[in-house]
Amino acid sequence: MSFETLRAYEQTNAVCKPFLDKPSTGFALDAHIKFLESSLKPFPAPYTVLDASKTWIIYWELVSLALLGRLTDDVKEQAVHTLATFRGPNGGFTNGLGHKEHILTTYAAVLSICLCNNSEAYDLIDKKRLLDWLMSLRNADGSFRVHDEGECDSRASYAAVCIAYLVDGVNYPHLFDGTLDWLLQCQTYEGGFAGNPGTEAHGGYTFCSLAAISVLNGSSRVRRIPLARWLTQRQDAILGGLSGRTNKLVDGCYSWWVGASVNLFALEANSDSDTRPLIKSEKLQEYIYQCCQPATGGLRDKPPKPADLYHTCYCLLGLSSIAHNYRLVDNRVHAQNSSSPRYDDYPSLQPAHPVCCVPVNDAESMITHFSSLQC
Ligand SMILES: CC(C)=CCC/C(C)=C/CC/C(C)=C/COP(=O)(O)OP(=O)(O)O
Ligand SMILES: [Zn+2]
Repeated sequence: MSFETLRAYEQTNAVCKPFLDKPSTGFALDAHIKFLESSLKPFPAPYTVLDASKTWIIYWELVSLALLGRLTDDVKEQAVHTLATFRGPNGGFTNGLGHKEHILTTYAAVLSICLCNNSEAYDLIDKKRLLDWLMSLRNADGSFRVHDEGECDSRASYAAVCIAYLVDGVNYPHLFDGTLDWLLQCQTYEGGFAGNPGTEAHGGYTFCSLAAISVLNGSSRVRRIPLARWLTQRQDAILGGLSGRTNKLVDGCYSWWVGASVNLFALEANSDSDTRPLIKSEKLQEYIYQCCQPATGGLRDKPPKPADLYHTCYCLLGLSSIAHNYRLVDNRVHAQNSSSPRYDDYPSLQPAHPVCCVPVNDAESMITHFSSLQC
């Protein structure tokens, strides 16, 4: 560990420790609802620096409200109205006039449509054009580009797989030829997955790879022992929070990227010794409660940072991933409450689909809707 890394680690400990030593606050439901409702006016929240991320802002707002059971028809209507103006000429979505169709923008738009869970929203998608466009972003080795001439990484492959999964298009001819082999090559010597073969393992890319590998039925080909070790090492022994990579700092958003990876790992477990919990969920929950909930509502990376919509979304998804256990029945995900002792604090938090980052019910409704449509 370098001197700078050690200093950053010690500073983070020094800042977080007093928050963890305070009496536990529990889940600040009302403050989060207030934070989210104030971010709806105007809709979507106008962060000028995030002009190229408007569909992401819509997704973060919608999924946070949906997890809390507070997504109203009025907000869904505004989302559909806005997303209708973001449809691109080739079946993907843009961030508005002058922006290109982008696979991650499209992923955020498709998830937002899924969260609306009604036919008006589903009708924004032209399934055949969307799948044809995904096909146009496929590289010869089975990986994907984020847009024409754009960069290639496991986020793009995951987005393609997740979009196709939600519109019941995973079996579109040759769309995912080679994708599983390519993703498996992203597993590194450390055990986690990188954005591209030969680069550094990271929690975000590990989630992307495991989720896509699970949909493509390749989990038995993952090297599970180094993966389990790497996932376990993401939890800071003192703070309880999770980091994204070796020698880096804890951050609330990895409660989902790494937490959901742990759930995906458990989903594919095939023996009792394999199902031993890889992280201590009570300690993670305490990190989120004590360090990621500023008094203003919303959730954050770590103190003293302010809350933001990205961290609100992924901390809530992370809490949901702790609060539920998942199992596969006929290739569909089923969730049940886990025995997490403080689950009573947030009984209305919906179970999140470990691949699709939306409540399980919304994912299931969308798949059912699109499976009845011919391409
Ligand atoms: C579907 C989709 C878009 C998924 C995104 C997955 C994701 C979060 C990828 C992270 C990429 C990355 C290398 C971040 C490092 O940031 P950093 O150096 O600021 O953070 P760190 O110190 O915690 O590694
Ligand atoms: Zn973060």
